[in-house]
Amino acid sequence: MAAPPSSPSPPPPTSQQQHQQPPFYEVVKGSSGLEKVRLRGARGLSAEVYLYGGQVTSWKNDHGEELLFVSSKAIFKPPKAIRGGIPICFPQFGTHGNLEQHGFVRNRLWTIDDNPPPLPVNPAIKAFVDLILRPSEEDLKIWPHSFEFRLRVALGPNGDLSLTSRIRNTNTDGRSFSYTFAYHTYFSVSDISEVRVEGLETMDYLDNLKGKERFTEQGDAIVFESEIDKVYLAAPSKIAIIDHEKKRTFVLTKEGLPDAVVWNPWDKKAKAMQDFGDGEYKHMLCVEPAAVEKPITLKPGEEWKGRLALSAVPSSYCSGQLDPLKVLQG
Ligand SMILES: O=P(O)(O)OC[C@H]1O[C@@H](O)[C@H](O)[C@@H](O)[C@@H]1O
Repeated sequence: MAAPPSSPSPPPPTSQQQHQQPPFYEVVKGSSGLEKVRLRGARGLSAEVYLYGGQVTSWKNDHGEELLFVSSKAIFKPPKAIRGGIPICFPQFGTHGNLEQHGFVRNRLWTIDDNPPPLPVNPAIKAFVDLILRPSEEDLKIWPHSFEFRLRVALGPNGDLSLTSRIRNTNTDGRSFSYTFAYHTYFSVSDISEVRVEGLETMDYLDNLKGKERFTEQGDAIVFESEIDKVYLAAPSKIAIIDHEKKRTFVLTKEGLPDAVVWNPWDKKAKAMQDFGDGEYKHMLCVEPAAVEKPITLKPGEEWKGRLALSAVPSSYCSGQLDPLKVLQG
């Protein structure tokens, strides 16, 4: 009798897998068979990152609640970028240049970087993954610069999620390059009309709905009654999104990213988007730490670092008023 076919032996664990030891980190098949990395923390905390786009698509708290918005109509098929989570806009934010909207790294296939250069970390963080993207020959035709883009996504023991981008100019012909950038973060909210954003009041902004004209934000916290598409300039390093109905506050902390984009397409634009449900604008808000107004320039060999840390905390709600100072100053 023929011996049963021997099953192929599993690939040896990479240095990062050994270091982290499952179950903190695993690679699984996601939508349309695209691979994603699942980070697992204590008490059911989790996050997911697609290799396609290097895009975070899930961040769950210890009640298993999804904190990021991904459209029910999101298309998980290249070349379309995934609608939701945290797409990365590089080397161009929006239409601030000649490239396709938001640049091209959000629809490229990233790889896991098993041996990243050291990055100072909190030793309590066990669940993290490092990804890397280098331009292909085709990419170099679109944007003629050689770079290494390293992304670390980390899930902290208390459920905080952080993204650290390190971009290095690897041009060998002595040329600098400049770029704009954003972490295009889609937050899940209960109802957009119950949400306000603290930290951007009195800031100057470019209004994308008015030909990028510059205005100054007046009054109190930002609330939402219609379409918004603004680039707040030189925004503070902490911004809070307060969801009254959910009694939840997202606190964003940004480093190396001076600006912050706020976007909600509202009903008309929602209907016009193929990969976005008609009524979904009510349940999402994009607040995007970014570098838009002043492009970043790197000489060959230079590296830039841009970091976003997110936490979701219960908001205290007393007689209709939250204490914004408490939220922003922690
Ligand atoms: O549909 P896209 O390319 O993902 O962009 C969505 C939105 O992204 C926002 O960041 C821009 O400010 C908007 O102008 C844009 O419409």
